[in-house]
Amino acid sequence: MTRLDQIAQTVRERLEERKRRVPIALLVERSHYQSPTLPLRPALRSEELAIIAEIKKASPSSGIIRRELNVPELARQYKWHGAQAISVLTEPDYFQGSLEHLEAARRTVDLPLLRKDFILDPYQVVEARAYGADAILLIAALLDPVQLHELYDMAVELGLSCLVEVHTERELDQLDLDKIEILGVNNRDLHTFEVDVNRAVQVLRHVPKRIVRVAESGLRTADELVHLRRHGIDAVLIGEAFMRATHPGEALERLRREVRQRLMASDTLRLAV
Ligand SMILES: O=P(O)(O)OC[C@@H](O)[C@@H](O)c1c[nH]c2ccccc12
Repeated sequence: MTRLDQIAQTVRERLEERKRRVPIALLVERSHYQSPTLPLRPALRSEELAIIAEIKKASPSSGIIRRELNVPELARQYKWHGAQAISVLTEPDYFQGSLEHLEAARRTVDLPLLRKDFILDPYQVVEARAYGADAILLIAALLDPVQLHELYDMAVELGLSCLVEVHTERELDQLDLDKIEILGVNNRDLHTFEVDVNRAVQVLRHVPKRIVRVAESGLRTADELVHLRRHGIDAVLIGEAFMRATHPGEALERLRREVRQRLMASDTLRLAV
């Protein structure tokens, strides 16, 4: 059994328990369920390389990443220092996330919020909406294409955006790209946890321009981000590099500034020749 299969199995077990405890009828009565959502796509198609900053306490590949997780404080910092969107881990067993983290971020900031979890069931889509998410992650490695498109349609109907995550060109070929607006490539193989930071460029090379392209995982340096931007990537998803910083907001701002300066310098150089 791969790491991903193992995670999926735990997620399924937890899900059955929650469905019994909190029926859908209760979820849809939560106030967030009625509030409007913020669209993710325009936030990620900004002038500069957009950053989706992640709130994540632990991960199966790294163990504990940040001991004290003050979610409102982190969300505030991310917004203040220029993140275009925030991703919140809600998976409890492997990432020590929770739906309460998502809700705490929702109460604090008006940036688009992505529920980062292993979504396999319509119940989780309703749950995401009920706890204040604006978007969900749909992982192609976890779902067959029919299932993925069903969850996608349902999410859209509830007013949620979807970030569809692939890891290989094969997974990409199985998707109906006419429908998809935001496509991410996880640089980390979820079966083995190996990271290749150039993967996103490779896999997203041929997707239509209309689709917003996101590179995910293992990103740390301005060098990497400048390279991604030059190869047509619209946004990056960064967790661990910020979560390990004493002040994640400042770490984000420093990275943004460096990327902007480097890109500007190379533009000036090009114009001068
Ligand atoms: O912390 P990193 O290496 O910067 O990665 C963030 C994000 O890409 C990663 O958390 C992630 C991407 N896809 C996922 C799917 C499930 C769980 C986690 C993820």
